[in-house]
Amino acid sequence: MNQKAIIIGSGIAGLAAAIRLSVKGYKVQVFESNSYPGGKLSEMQIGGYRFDAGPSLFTLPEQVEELFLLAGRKPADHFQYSKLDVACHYFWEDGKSIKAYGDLHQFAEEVETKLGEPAENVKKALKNSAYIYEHLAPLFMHRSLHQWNTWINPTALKSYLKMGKLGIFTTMNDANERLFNQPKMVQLFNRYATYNGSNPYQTPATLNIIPHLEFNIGAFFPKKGMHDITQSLYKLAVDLGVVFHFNSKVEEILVEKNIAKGVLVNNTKIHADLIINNMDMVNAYKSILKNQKQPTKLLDQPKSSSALILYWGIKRFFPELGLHNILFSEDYKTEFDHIFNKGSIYHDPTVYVNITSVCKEDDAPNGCMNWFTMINVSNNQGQNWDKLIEEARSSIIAKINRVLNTDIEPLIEVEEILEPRTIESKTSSANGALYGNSSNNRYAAFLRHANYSSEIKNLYFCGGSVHPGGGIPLCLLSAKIMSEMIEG
Ligand SMILES: Cc1cc2nc3c(=O)[nH]c(=O)nc-3n(C[C@H](O)[C@H](O)[C@H](O)COP(=O)(O)OP(=O)(O)OC[C@H]3O[C@@H](n4cnc5c(N)ncnc54)[C@H](O)[C@@H]3O)c2cc1C
Repeated sequence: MNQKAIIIGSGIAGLAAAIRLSVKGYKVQVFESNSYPGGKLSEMQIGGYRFDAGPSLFTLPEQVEELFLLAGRKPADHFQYSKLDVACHYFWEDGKSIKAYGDLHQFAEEVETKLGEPAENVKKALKNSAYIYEHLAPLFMHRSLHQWNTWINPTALKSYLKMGKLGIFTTMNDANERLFNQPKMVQLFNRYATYNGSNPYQTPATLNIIPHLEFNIGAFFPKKGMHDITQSLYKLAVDLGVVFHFNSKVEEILVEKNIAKGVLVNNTKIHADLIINNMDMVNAYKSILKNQKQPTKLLDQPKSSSALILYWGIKRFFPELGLHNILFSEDYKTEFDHIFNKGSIYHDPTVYVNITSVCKEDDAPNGCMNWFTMINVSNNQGQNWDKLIEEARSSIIAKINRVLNTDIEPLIEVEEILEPRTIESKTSSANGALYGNSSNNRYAAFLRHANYSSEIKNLYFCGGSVHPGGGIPLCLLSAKIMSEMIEG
């Protein structure tokens, strides 16, 4: 085949799209404005510490493996990972803490012993989560919502009949309050709304699909760190003959008579038969598609939350901490009110600490730890971030000191900060949102951009800002859905 494809952006979905189209026989070129691949899924080195810069939680690893299989490679020869025995360590200010064991029975027992929540309730909640997954994943995760054959088939019909049971008409918080007796368990399960940047007090209970991924299927860690997802897929793409152009920002998608013809990069026109956009959809319409018809309704949808991350080299070892740790706020509802309604930062935030050196010792010097310390914050609405970040840093430190009974500030050896403005400038995400549009509204899935343009022929979309949504597994699926629409 002599057909050419151009991919704009080498985020995780851009890499997956490059591999899929290359396997189909296209000659693929990727244009990336950064000097490195991976977009949000990148890494950084600060002194003796290595950090995964963005995503830290890895679920559905088979989505990565599928790309190696597709290319005729044995996945384990190129990308290794292992299942976590403990998905997360949870801490509260009253001294209570639990481990979310990967083994469901062990987790349910831990919850009953430490929090007084009947083990049966945990099992029921995860059964409910599996039920939602079984009925919704085939429709909402694996197929385009914008093609008729998605909606007219027996699987879809079965799901319509179950809509009430799938939680579409109630909020995640209300559903969790019905499932659990203990407020701490409601809080723990409400946290899953943040996995796609949503608010558990607004988002429909269908998002209770997420715990199924972490508990029933499992949470994983790549042997060489999260960044190895990017690195191994990048290497595979290069091996397949994909040509990458770094420091090459696409300035315009060239369109003639409603057909995408190529891109403009460094004042040079480059032609191709297919154009795949992996850049954030909202910013793409505002910049490289600014002369084309704008899907205003989709562009105006509220965005998901963003994050403030403090990358800290900590010169002490904390044996009570694992790979993923959550130090919960005392007032979760007020915290979310600040994130989604006030655009400010609550003085008692939920602090997430990801420490890859627990699994990968060489990520920190001996006796030290690499803390990726993150809180969820509003997306960028032009707030006074310098002031908010200064206050939030103090609140985060105070929270850690209270919960872990320590004095963390003198232990911080190196520090870098990532926040909504820099997330936007580094990866071009609209408002620095982590997951594109939020899922706070029950119709959100239908208000994401399709994986193709209905106005411009030969223009396709993949990535966290389009269907089926943000997060590594969904981004990989977006590339799959997109490539299945393309002949070859
Ligand atoms: C702090 C943080 C924590 C997260 N945690 C998790 C997690 O634990 N688990 C999880 O699954 N997900 C997580 N996510 C979300 C996940 O990282 C994203 O959903 C996913 O990586 C987005 O991939 P993407 O393919 O949409 O591309 P992006 O990563 O958004 O990359 C887009 C690429 O396009 C390039 N680009 C943009 N404009 C142009 C242009 N004009 N020309 C050329 N190139 C251009 C950018 O430079 C960038 O490289 C997190 C995200 C962040 C930021």
